[in-house]
Amino acid sequence: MADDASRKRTVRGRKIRSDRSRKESRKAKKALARKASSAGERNGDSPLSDPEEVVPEPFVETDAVQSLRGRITGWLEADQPVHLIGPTGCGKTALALSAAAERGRPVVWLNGDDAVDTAALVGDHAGGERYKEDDRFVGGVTKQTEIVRERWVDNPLSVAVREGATLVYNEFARSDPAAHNVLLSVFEEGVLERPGKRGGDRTVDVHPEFRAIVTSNDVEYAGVHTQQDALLDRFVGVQVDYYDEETEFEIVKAHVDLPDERIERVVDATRALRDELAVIVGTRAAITAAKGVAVFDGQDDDELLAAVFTDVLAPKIAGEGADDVDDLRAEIDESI
Ligand SMILES: Nc1ncnc2c1ncn2[C@@H]1O[C@H](COP(=O)(O)OP(=O)(O)OP(=O)(O)O)[C@@H](O)[C@H]1O
Repeated sequence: MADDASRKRTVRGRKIRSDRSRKESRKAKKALARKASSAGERNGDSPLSDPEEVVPEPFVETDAVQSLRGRITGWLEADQPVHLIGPTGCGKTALALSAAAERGRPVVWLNGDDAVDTAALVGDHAGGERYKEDDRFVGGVTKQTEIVRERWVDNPLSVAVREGATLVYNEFARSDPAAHNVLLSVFEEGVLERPGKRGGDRTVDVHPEFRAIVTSNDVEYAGVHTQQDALLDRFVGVQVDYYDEETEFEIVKAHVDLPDERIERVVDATRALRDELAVIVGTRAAITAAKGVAVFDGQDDDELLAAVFTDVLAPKIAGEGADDVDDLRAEIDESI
């Protein structure tokens, strides 16, 4: 009788142990799944940024800047993905980040280039991860099973879609259009497919706060990779051009410590060269030229300006030979 009771207790005891052991193993599996889906975060390279962190510094807000940003945030509020199109160095990236920050949602940043494929956008298998499971069904006997589980890592688009972030996809036209097929169902059906992912969670439902801003250089938009019409149709296009003179002045002044009259000269020269030269002279060129003017002093102003702008713009004709740089210098001399 006593033997029976003790056997029962022992059996119950074993049962409890085996439940706990199963629970622990389930817990371990869950923890592993969590770890795998946030592998990026675990490595400290989460694609999510706080909105305050992405505000460009410095960021000038004239009427022109506010009006453009208002167009972007307005379209985002209407749940439309926005495509910013404009020439190199006109301020698209700064605007996109400022508009994204304004929404107050986390921001995911992506840079387009030839290497961006679907896996780079969505996610990929990142090798196997091993863990050991202990089975202690029989007292005193421990059985260890090694389980190898494939680790899946979500890439920026999956993270942005899942977390309801604002995706800022810079130079999106530089990526292979085939990589963007997954965006169609994101915008159309609110679902992201994760090709290559096995199991029931192959798709991710798009969070209602997910929004996207993509930027393209207008030349590349037309020329590098022609993106699918079906995708471009889903965006509203906001054309960004060089700012008015006052805004450009304020931008250069915010970046470079120079007296106002010297900044004015740099901005005047920038705008004259923009009209006269075949190469693109963006606001970035104006800022770089102003930095040069601040450093190389002691020459006659026009000569200094011409020399500085030649250096700033020469990379745009690099590879075309010294004669071309001389021609560029002559054209700059003439325009300033
Ligand atoms: N509102 C602004 N306030 C302060 N700086 C600005 C502002 N807009 C643009 N800039 C500056 O002008 C330069 C060009 O801007 P930005 O990089 O955003 O241009 P872009 O059009 O994205 O260029 P690209 O086509 O080469 O990527 C940068 O140095 C940026 O900091």
